[in-house]
Amino acid sequence: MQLQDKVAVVTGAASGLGLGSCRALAAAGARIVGFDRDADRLAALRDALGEQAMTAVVDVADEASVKAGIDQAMAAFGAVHVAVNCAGVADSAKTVSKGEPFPLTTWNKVIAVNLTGTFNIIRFAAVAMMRNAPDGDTGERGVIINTSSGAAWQGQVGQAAYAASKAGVMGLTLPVARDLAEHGIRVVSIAPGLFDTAMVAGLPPKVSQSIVDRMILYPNRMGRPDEFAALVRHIAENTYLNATTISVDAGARMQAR
Ligand SMILES: NC(=O)C1=CN([C@@H]2O[C@H](COP(=O)(O)OP(=O)(O)OC[C@H]3O[C@@H](n4cnc5c(N)ncnc54)[C@H](O)[C@@H]3O)[C@@H](O)[C@H]2O)C=CC1
Ligand SMILES: C[C@]12CCC(=O)C=C1CC[C@@H]1[C@@H]2C(=O)C[C@@]2(C)[C@H]1CC[C@]2(O)C(=O)C=O
Repeated sequence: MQLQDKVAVVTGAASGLGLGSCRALAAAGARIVGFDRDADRLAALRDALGEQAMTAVVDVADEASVKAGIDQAMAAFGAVHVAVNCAGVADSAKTVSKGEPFPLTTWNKVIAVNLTGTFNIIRFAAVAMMRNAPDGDTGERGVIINTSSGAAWQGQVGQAAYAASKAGVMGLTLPVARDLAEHGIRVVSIAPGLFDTAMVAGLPPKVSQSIVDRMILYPNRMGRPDEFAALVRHIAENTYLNATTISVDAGARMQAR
């Protein structure tokens, strides 16, 4: 899809990989609709991108909030061509800790934001995309890009909920792509390795440094949001990519424990 003047909805737009995606898609000429829970940081994004962007405070886990956000995007820009799911949380706990079972409140929150939130955006964005005229050359009406994680394959200690949510994102990619193919809508997920964002800044520096030193093949550093965003842009532009999950992780391979 040629991105010039197309409309891209990006969740988690106020920070990290979502913010990087907004910048890359805007640089390619797309109009940006940024969704996040964080109103202050959304305002900074809108100021940075100017009239090329609108933002809305949206909780991806909440059906009414997502519907209202997509309605606002349609009212402002008249269409949705690209949807990028980056909103996510990484609350962790061991399955049993100090004799107590994993708190279900934590489990439900992580699944609600990372998995149900992703599917909420997919289904409302797809309805909007179906209204687009098919591209004259390709028949394409839209593209949906989701964020899974290397944790879908190799979740770490404490990441049962996070890994399950990200495996869920990977798992829905093919059936949703099958559902939407007849409408000219592609669905691709990305499984990032360790990227330098607020989510990772929450880890003790010793832990993130040890992942970099021992488990990342080459280059021996965290990824940058612009490196994730370059892949988002490529997926949007390359009509032959569909129904798959692509890793961008510098060959990260985790040890057993
Ligand atoms: N940073 C990393 O190393 C990796 C990140 N990921 C995934 O990439 C995605 C983006 O993460 P980062 O940019 O690193 O994190 P981040 O913490 O910098 O950004 C996440 C954004 O999502 C927003 N958000 C959280 N819950 C929300 C909700 N219910 N509704 C709307 N917005 C919400 C936050 O306000 C924040 O702006 C997440 O899905 C994360 O799981 C996956 C693998 C590795
Ligand atoms: C970013 C993650 C998940 C959230 C968290 O609390 C801590 C993290 C730091 C280590 C990351 C986590 C993740 O999403 C999976 C990876 C990136 C992990 C380091 C390696 C990782 O397991 C991976 O890429 C595996 O292939």
